[in-house]
Amino acid sequence: MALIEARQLTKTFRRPDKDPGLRGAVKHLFVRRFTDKVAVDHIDLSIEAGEAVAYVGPNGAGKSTTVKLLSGILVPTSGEVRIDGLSPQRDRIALAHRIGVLFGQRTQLWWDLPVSESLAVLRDIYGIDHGTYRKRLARFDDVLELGEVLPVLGRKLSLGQRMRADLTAALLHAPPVVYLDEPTIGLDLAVKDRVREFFRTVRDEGTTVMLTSHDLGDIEGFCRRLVIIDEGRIIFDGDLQAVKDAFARERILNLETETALPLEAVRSALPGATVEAGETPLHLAVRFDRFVMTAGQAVTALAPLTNLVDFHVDEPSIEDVVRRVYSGELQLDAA
Ligand SMILES: Nc1ncnc2c1ncn2[C@@H]1O[C@H](COP(=O)(O)OP(=O)(O)OP(=O)(O)O)[C@@H](O)[C@H]1O
Repeated sequence: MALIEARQLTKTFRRPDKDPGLRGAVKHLFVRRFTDKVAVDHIDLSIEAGEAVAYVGPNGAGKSTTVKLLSGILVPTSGEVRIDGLSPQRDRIALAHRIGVLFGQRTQLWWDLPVSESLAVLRDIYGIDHGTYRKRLARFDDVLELGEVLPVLGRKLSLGQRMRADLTAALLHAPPVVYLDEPTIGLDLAVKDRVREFFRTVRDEGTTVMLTSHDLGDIEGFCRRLVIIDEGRIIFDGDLQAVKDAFARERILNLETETALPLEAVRSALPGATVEAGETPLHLAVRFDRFVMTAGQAVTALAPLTNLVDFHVDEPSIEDVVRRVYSGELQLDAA
């Protein structure tokens, strides 16, 4: 049996159907109507020990609900979950020691305690001895520069500090299974890099990681396997590199030029690329296949035409790839 096993996992939420305003609320007191929302719809998922899996999909697809079901925070409407053979609902206490969860949108730290005290409470809850605790904190400090964060009250933390502290809280007990739900949301690039490096260390130590993110950068170089969920159903489960090679080959070169360039001139300099006008005559965007040309080659080809004031290269987000999968523009056949 795989370390994480979900069979026909389903979660339906019942939502009150209220008309807007006070009148609607009063009417709802007498005539109660509800609609059912199937957030997770008969999902089968097996994750082996040591795997790092990216779990992606558009807003409202059912990612967080899946993570909550797999960690025992929510009870499934039907279907089954087994983590290391145990049920997250029935064997909650035993599994609490084996699972770490980070929700980027929510903190598990105590609002009115300094981070150091929140972590000390978790140390006692998990029964971590003082020597091990000190060693682990030193390690978190190495990668996440935790020292400056420890004396700060939960409610006074900046987002970057909060995320570093929450990561520590989620991993303090060295769980073999870790769920990371939007772990870098809102972080600046420097902190993101540090946090991503930390994920790689955790993965390399053999931890099983399921990572949910809209940011392709979190997934890139970290997860080999990609699972795409849409409207509660898994529509793809396969190799991330294969998806990237097939679909994320497009790059967008955004240029600002000193003088306005006729789009036709740019098209002739870059055959095979798609050239689009930008927000002003001095801005334009060139879409190209990164396997056909590099951004450097594109810039070099345009250099004789005008002076470039500025440029940057964008890559499609995983959300973009996923959106194009839904529109039928991209076909994935490995579900
Ligand atoms: N407690 C709840 N009560 C009612 N509906 C809910 C609840 N939690 C989630 N939902 C609904 O279930 C669906 C899936 O939500 P979920 O949060 O799992 O999506 P998600 O893929 O994590 O989205 P996002 O990327 O926006 O975080 C959504 O339609 C959401 O509105």
